[in-house]
Amino acid sequence: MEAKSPKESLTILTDLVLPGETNYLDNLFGGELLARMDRACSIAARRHSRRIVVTASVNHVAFNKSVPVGSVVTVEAKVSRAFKSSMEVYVDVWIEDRQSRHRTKVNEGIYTFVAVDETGKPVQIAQIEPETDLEKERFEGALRRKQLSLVLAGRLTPNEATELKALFQ
Ligand SMILES: CC(=O)SCCNC(=O)CCNC(=O)[C@H](O)C(C)(C)COP(=O)(O)OP(=O)(O)OC[C@H]1O[C@@H](n2cnc3c(N)ncnc32)[C@H](O)[C@@H]1OP(=O)(O)O
Repeated sequence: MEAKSPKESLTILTDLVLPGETNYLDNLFGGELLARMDRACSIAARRHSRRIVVTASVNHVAFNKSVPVGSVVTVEAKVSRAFKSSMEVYVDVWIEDRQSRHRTKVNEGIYTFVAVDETGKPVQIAQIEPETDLEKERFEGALRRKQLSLVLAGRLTPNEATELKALFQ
C-alpha cells in the first residue's frame, strides 16, 4: 500500500458557538468541543484509510483557553502516524478575532482511530510520510504515545513499552 502525506487527510471544521452549547460562564462546554474534535478526527482517519474507522482512545486533550459564546471555532485534524490498523490523529483548535481575523490556538487533542471492516475487525492501512517539521515531530512521538495509551488501557505491560523505557534510560 502506498504511503500518504498527512495533508491528504487534513480535515477542517468551522462552526459557531451557540448559547445552547455553553456552560454557566457562557463558554463552550468541554464535551461539546470533544464531540467536534472527535468528528473532525474521524473524518481525517477515514480520508487516510478509506475505511470505516472507530475511536479507540482519546490520548490527550488540553483545554488551554476558554471559548466564549459567539466565537467562530475552527477544528483542524490530520493523521500524524499510521501503524498496522491504528492511526494517531492530531487535532488543533483555533478561534478567530471578528475584526482582524487573527487566530488564537485554544486547544489541542490526540486521538487514536482504528480502521475496521464491515464486521468491526481491524484492517491494514497505508503508512504516513511526514513532510513539514511539525509533521515530522508529531510522527516521531507517536509510537511513544501509542505505547503509553496501550499501557494505560492494560493492553501492554510497562516492560514491553520500549519507547517509554528509553525516555528514562
Ligand atoms: C464505547 C464506545 O462506543 S467508544 C466510541 C466508538 N468507538 C468504538 O465503538 C470502538 C470500540 N472498540 C473496538 O471496536 C475495538 O476495541 C478496537 C477496534 C478499537 C480494537 O479492536 P481489537 O479487536 O482489540 O484489535 P487489536 O487488539 O488488534 O487492536 C487493533 C489496533 O488498535 C490499537 N489499539 C487498541 N486499543 C488501543 C488504545 N487504547 N490505544 C491505542 N491503540 C489501541 C492496537 O494497538 C492495534 O493497533 P495496530 O493494529 O496499529 O498495531
